[in-house]
Amino acid sequence: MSLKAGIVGLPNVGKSTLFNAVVENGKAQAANFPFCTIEPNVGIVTVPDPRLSVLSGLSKSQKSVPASIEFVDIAGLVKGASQGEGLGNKFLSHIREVDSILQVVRCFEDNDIVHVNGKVNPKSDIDVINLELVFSDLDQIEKRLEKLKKSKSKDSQTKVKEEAERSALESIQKALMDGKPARSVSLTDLEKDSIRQLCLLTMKPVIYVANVAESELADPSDNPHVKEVINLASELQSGMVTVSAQVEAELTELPPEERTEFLKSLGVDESGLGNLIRATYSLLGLRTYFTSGEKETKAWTIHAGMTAPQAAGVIHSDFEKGFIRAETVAYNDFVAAGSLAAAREKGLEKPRSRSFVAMTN
Ligand SMILES: Nc1ncnc2c1ncn2[C@@H]1O[C@H](COP(=O)(O)OP(=O)(O)OP(=O)(O)O)[C@@H](O)[C@H]1O
Ligand SMILES: [Mg+2]
Repeated sequence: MSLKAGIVGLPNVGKSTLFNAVVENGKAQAANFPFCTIEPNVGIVTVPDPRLSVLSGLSKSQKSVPASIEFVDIAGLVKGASQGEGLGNKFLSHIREVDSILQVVRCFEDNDIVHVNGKVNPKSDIDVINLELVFSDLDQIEKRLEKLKKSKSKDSQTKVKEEAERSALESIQKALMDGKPARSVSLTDLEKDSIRQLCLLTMKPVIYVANVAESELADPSDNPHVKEVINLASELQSGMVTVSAQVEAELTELPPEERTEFLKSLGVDESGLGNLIRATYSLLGLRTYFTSGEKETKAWTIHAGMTAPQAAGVIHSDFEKGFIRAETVAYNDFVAAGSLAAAREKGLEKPRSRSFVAMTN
């Protein structure tokens, strides 16, 4: 189970530059011309979490395995993409396959770097992308509704499902016509289920990534373009992070001991990538369980909303079958007690807080 975050945006805004910085050993070609990327670049990214090394230390583990997500660097989209403009429909289908969208928005001014619309303008850039996603969804919905109309299912269960799908699609269609994304429509669980296989683009959660110049990293909100992105993100009920893809790319070229010095010279404490990765992780609705033992301490990515036994079921199919009892202890309780045995003695080995250590030694 590897969840995917797609890096999306206009051509030449810094998507591949960001991808290469986020993905260790990322080798996407990044260059100053539009449509540099054609085939998607894919890379696994580990999620930084200080709890992992604490648990690893307490359990004297030989190895620790962090949680991970997959990043996909996708070709640039332009106005008319849903009608085949630019690199067209094929690239919308790459977005269809991801679970969440990181929309890179150019906020840096640099006359040497081509902007496809001739001018840095976050509102217009965000509108262009969102509109293409809306058009593509409308197209899908129309085709699907047409098919449902012709359906001759007699089976009553199938009929109920088709009815739920039709009603969900009609509500979404109405919202899209008003320029609102599918995710803004409230649906019943049955309706949600019935449209899942359509993988609507505007159903996916979005984070706007404001890509700023090196000189603006210390005080990004002084940049009016960034302010605009902040306002739009809040209007669209989406997340927002600020990074400088350029700085992150430069950091990866430096030996680790020189990175802090470089960041200090720019007036910042740390790289923006940790923040970006954590924001993406929570955007995907994930949270972490740990298994910790002498052999290894491992962070597992689990969907929020699962109960402890369900999470244990993901970790070990044996749990699911009920062969082994799922012993879970809250992270803070585990650290305070110092070991699973001590936590058990204190009667703490029950899920009590929102984060758990699922122990399997
Ligand atoms: N924050 C920044 N400041 C200055 N230059 C930047 C910044 N981010 C990216 N660039 C530059 O912008 C150019 C385009 O970058 P990149 O190839 O990553 O864009 P892209 O969005 O992947 O483009 P395409 O859609 O064509 O694949 C590169 O020359 C890169 O160095
Ligand atoms: Mg690219």
